[in-house]
Amino acid sequence: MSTALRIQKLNKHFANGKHALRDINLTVQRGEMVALIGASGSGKSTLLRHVAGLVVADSASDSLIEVDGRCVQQGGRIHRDIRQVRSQVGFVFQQFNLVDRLPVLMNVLVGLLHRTPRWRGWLRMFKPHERALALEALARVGIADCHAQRASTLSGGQQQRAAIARTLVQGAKVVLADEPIASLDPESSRKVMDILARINREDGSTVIVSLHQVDVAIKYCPRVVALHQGRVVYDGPSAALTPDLLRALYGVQADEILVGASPLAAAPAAQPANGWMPPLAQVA
Ligand SMILES: Nc1ncnc2c1ncn2[C@@H]1O[C@H](COP(=O)(O)OP(=O)(O)OP(=O)(O)O)[C@@H](O)[C@H]1O
Repeated sequence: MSTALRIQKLNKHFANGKHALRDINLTVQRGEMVALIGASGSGKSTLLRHVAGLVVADSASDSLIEVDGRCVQQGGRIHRDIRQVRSQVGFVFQQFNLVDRLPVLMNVLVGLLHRTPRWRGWLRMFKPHERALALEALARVGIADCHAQRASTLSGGQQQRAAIARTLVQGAKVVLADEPIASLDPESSRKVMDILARINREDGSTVIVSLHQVDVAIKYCPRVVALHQGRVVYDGPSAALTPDLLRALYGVQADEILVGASPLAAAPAAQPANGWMPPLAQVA
């Protein structure tokens, strides 16, 4: 088994002095599906954005972030080959990040820009086989019939599925999904989570998804990393995350992530790509 993500000694202070990430050490193996949970403000988005190289860690530190053995950033400096690393990392945002006025197909083709000559990208000149690839990705997420519509005309759930299709054409080995279901209804949320689980299972992609709801994390992800005030307070099997343990880890904040059984939690859980279960490791 090889390592998809390695984070060492990651600390982040924002300009306003907020210490958002505290000594994060985390390793994720290829093919894992990992949930990142924690109350609002615990650092989930900040952590994922560091992995994508969108935010830099504290300077003059020993921090290191690698994806698939390639350096994203070290000691608070983004690596000079970041474009190459980014081409391996798909990012799914809570608010979809599609270009509203462009057709869905064109939005998905954006995933190919990293391996398309710039002039072709600017002119939006994609080849027939590239369009076929995008259509295939849209079919996989169940919205091929919407390919010609403007992105703004899709429902939130459909837009999120288009955003996932974009990571499929990108050929991302690692998919980072930052609260992808936070603004969706339960049915759309289920479809989006099912698709992420399928990508993990069928393509062997590593999926790291931040979630507010612990029940959804337990249903879909064999491994959970829990953050509290910028620290990893739990890293282990989701099955071991009992309400009592969550209350011990989070105190009164546990109620924020301990939602009752949602419709998403009722269906059978998806199987992970590699069935890997990390050892239970609690960090004080
Ligand atoms: N650009 C910024 N400048 C200053 N503080 C920031 C900035 N971005 C995030 N923070 C702070 O860092 C902390 C972690 O924020 P982050 O968005 O990572 O949390 P989160 O767990 O993703 O929260 P949510 O679930 O509400 O999205 C919060 O206290 C937040 O206010």
